[in-house]
Amino acid sequence: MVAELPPNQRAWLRDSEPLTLHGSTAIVEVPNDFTRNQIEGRLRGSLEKSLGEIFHKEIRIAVTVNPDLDVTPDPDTQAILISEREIAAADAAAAAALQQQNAFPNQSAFPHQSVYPPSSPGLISGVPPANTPHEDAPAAYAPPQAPIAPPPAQQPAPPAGHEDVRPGYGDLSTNPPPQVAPVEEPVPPRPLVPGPPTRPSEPSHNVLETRLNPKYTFETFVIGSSNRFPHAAAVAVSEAPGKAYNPLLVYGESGLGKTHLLHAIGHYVRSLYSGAKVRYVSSEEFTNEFINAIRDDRQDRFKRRYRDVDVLLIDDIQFLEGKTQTQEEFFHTFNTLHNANKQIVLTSDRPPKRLEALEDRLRNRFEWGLITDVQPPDIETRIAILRKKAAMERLTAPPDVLEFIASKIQTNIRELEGALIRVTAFANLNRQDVDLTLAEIVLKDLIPEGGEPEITAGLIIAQTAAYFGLSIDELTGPSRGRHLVMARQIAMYLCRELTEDSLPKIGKHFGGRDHTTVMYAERKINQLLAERRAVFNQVSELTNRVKMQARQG
Ligand SMILES: Nc1ncnc2c1ncn2[C@@H]1O[C@H](COP(=O)(O)OP(=O)(O)OP(=O)(O)O)[C@@H](O)[C@H]1O
Repeated sequence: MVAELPPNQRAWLRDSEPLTLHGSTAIVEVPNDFTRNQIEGRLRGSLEKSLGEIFHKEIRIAVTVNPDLDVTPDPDTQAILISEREIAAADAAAAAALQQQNAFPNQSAFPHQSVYPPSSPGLISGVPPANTPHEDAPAAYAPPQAPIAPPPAQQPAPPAGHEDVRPGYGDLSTNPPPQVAPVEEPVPPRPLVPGPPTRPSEPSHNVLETRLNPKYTFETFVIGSSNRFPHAAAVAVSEAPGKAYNPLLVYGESGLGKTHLLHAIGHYVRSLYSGAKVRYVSSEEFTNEFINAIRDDRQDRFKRRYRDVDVLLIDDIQFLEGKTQTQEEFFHTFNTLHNANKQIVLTSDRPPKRLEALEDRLRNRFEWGLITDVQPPDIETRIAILRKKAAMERLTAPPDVLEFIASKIQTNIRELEGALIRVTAFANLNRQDVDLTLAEIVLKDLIPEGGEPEITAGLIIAQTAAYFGLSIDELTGPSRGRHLVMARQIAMYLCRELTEDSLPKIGKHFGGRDHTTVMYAERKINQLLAERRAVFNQVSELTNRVKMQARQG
């Protein structure tokens, strides 16, 4: 296959190395951004097709930059450097050839025998990236004690949980040397500067400005088999922003830790690189801000806000679906950042392929980097998460209670944490110890027999309004009477706990309130549950009513 490529494309492959195969993602290392862009933009389709034929399954390529691979061209090679125009002409010819499906015949640059062997005994399996925890049973991220050697020249580590396949491209070694020296990437305008050595777990300064939740760090994130790969990828992009995988896209169902990982990346980057500009936003907020910018004729400010960052963390990109103008704006934001080698990290509830109402060109870009998913945690991870949560919030619960809760709530970590809070709050109010009997009583209300009925925000709002003797307009309107505010906060809390709606979406149900108001309500009610019996009873009773109503349809 390689022999049939034009010289410049051969150079791109010659200088790259297949690194790992994780599930259906093949990770390829290249020496610089230029090569990465070329492989992603021009060779990806053909390489994925060839690999798919070899492995008899769909394979995606994720390209990561390892500057150590960069080779200085020797004088002989320099002598045959061809001009940009010739490169472009060769590329056009190659593209035409690829279209005819001739560029990658059966002979492959990734021969089955030597590359990505399914279980090669001599290869290191599941090598954790630098600074990531050991492969033990679920454990929280343990930050290195020594100052972190910051990463510009550091090789982005492969996500753990896969096979190391460094031996090279097999048949490439027998190929004649490439005709073209690799073209150097342009120097990025403002490189990230390694900062003072702080521990990655330290919440960064200006968290308000970056809008990062100080509780969502790698240190508080529990690693298990369901999230080991996305966690490792998140650490890798934090250590080498714009170099490791760009974009990184993490997808998965609600409440499985995607937002937590985004925030953790933000904190870690800021602890490694002084002055790094990190911005976290949900795609709903991005949309709202964009609409407001048009309304107020402040598009320039909007553009600056999102294009002048080093790391852009965008949550829940599925909400961009169907919003043509916002997609257009985001497309340009994405391009500007990607061209400047700025890191983009995205989360979604589905893989990009299934974001059908998204423009092809955007979906296509989302597929450029590394795509990885979070799965529901296994029982050991759920127990470890509960233990960590209990320790962090100083909640006392014996191991058998934690195991019981973990066995009952299997698919959503937010619900898992909510259950722990309710059990301990109930015990606290009754001045009782937390034990199994008590946990069973509390969880009986929380988990109905025979599966979960679908609960909507509308149902919660209607039930809450009726329960407190209010009208729906009062509950969702602007009035800030004390009684009203409490009822509203309980309704918001229940929306967060019982539905999969995002914070901005819940805010919308309550007269277009900001997502931070919903966050505040959630925190406040969580706290009051343990302090005020009346609130605990109201929340429990309302939960029952809502669930009963949902079951009756
Ligand atoms: N591996 C984990 N370790 C510790 N806590 C976790 C882990 N995964 C999730 N959580 C916690 O579970 C809660 C829900 O996680 P998060 O909000 O990140 O989920 P999400 O996947 O973004 O959900 P959604 O799609 O609904 O926004 C958070 O409090 C988070 O800290």
